[in-house]
Amino acid sequence: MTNREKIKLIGNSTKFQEALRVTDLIAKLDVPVLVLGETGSGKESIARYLHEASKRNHLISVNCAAFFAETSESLLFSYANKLTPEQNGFVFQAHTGTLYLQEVTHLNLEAQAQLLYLIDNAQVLSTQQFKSFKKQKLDVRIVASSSENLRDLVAEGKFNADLYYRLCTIPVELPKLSEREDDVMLLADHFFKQLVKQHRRPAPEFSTPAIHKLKQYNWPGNIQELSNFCERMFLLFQNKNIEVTNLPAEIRHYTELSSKSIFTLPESGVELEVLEVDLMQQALRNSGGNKSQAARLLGLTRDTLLYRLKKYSINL
Ligand SMILES: Nc1ncnc2c1ncn2[C@@H]1O[C@H](COP(=O)(O)OP(=O)(O)OP(=O)(O)O)[C@@H](O)[C@H]1O
Repeated sequence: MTNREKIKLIGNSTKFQEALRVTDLIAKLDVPVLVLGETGSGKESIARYLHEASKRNHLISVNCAAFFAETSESLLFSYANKLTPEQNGFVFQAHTGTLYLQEVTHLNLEAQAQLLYLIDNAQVLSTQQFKSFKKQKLDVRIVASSSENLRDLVAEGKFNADLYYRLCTIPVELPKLSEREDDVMLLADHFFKQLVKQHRRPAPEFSTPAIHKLKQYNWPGNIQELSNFCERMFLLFQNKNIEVTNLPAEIRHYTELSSKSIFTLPESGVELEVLEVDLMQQALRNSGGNKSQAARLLGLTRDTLLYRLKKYSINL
């Protein structure tokens, strides 16, 4: 894949900005990169961003799940070769290509070992500008991605430990969209703007309760799911208001409490009354004894707090 269109990465949330900061730091270095994140969280977009920031000419994106055991080694090298064009046996550009390996854990162990070899050779090349020998002609920067926990796979013997350490010198860890609540509407707005451009029609608008639902939803498919959702809403509700009733059932019926607990119940359980007393005492302490303020901290009215303090004989 050769891609010349500039990529725009949207997001202000702290975790995403941190991932972007790391990406910017390593973009111009010629080190291999490992991008970690759930499905649809933007791993390939980061690979494209890294590629654009480099001096390399071509980007090839390969899904490792499509590699078959017997062909994976040769395929890996044929992709690397494609990125390193030669003229009369000479590599004519010192920095030529980026090879993006999507879901690198899907490579079998032999191909993983070959990838390690390829990375080491690419490193040698990047420090020596003109290479005339065929066996040294690979000049490729590897960007690999994974949505799995590589450390666990290494422990289980399913992923080459040397390759793991080689790849994850500086990993880029992308947050889930559910950890980027404030970015949901920024991204939705971005997708609507793209759709307006593409279809030359006005975008719909979300009502405030609908926005609340979108922010609450856990987006298991991350940004890809949000992008698909925006396209669906755009096509169905052009120039209209989108209310909660118009949202797909999985978003409409999602309740935050079902998946994200405010408080994790210890295995040994709790005594609810002891917990309640403790929380009331903390609220009173934090508000310097001010009962109205303490009640606000607990989401209660002052009268309800006074009633409960009396019930538990807590000295006022
Ligand atoms: N920060 C971002 N700003 C705007 N669009 C984004 C951003 N991140 C990802 N996208 C868009 O979201 C979609 C999914 O992103 P991408 O393909 O990069 O995710 P991925 O993690 O590589 O997915 P997969 O796990 O399926 O390989 C794409 O359409 C991409 O353009």
